[in-house]
Amino acid sequence: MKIIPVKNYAELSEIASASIVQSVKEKPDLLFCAATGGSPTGMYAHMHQAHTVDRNLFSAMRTIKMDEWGIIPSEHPDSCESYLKKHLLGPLDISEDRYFSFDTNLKDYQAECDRVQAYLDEEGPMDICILGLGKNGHIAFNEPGDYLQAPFHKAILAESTIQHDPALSQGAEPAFGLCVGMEGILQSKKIIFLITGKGKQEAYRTIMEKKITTNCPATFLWMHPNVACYVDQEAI
Ligand SMILES: O=C1O[C@H](COP(=O)(O)O)[C@@H](O)[C@H](O)[C@H]1O
Repeated sequence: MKIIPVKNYAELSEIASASIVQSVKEKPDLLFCAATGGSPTGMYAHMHQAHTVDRNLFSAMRTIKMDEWGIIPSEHPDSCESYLKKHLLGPLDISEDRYFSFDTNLKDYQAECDRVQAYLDEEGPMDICILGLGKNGHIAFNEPGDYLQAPFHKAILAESTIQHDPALSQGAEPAFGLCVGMEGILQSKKIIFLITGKGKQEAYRTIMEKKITTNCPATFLWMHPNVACYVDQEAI
């Protein structure tokens, strides 16, 4: 993992977007695993800007949804689905046939995870995987614990993850989500890891100890040969 310190969120968003634009120029139909949350929003806005300049840039890119809350319907404004429609799929004109997602409304969560995993087995590995950092060191919904899971799976969410978004406390108990597993993440050809904002300092310090532990799933990224980790000054 290469740590790339940047001044602030604006710089992080711009540099990360530029790296994706470069990759998509080299491989227009790349498979892009999209995270949600505050960390990638600015980066997606820069990608949108690039799309307004060159309408062909993202016309073949394929997108896979990284994770979804299982406790609110996908139509909910706070769902990952709604986020991606608003910040990525709509702005970049990603057509439905180039977007692959699990539908948490279907309730057969294992079948949905198996379906997305089968897609990844067939079409993968992912060319680019975007990751944010949870305050407790999680990546996607791979939460700290005794062990981590390899495939797409249903994940029980940590309290700090639920508190990240007040809408989630209105849902079912225990709160859970569906997400890509560690295998899908670590098999990605390139990972763009965004660490931004004050709430990430403790997890960032743990990562920088360079000890690989399931208590901080993000530490596994040290084992990947191509991770660009952009970290802004507030997170350090
Ligand atoms: O709970 C989550 O948090 C992380 C970080 O969120 P952010 O809003 O600080 O970017 C996110 O990357 C992850 O997918 C989600 O599970």
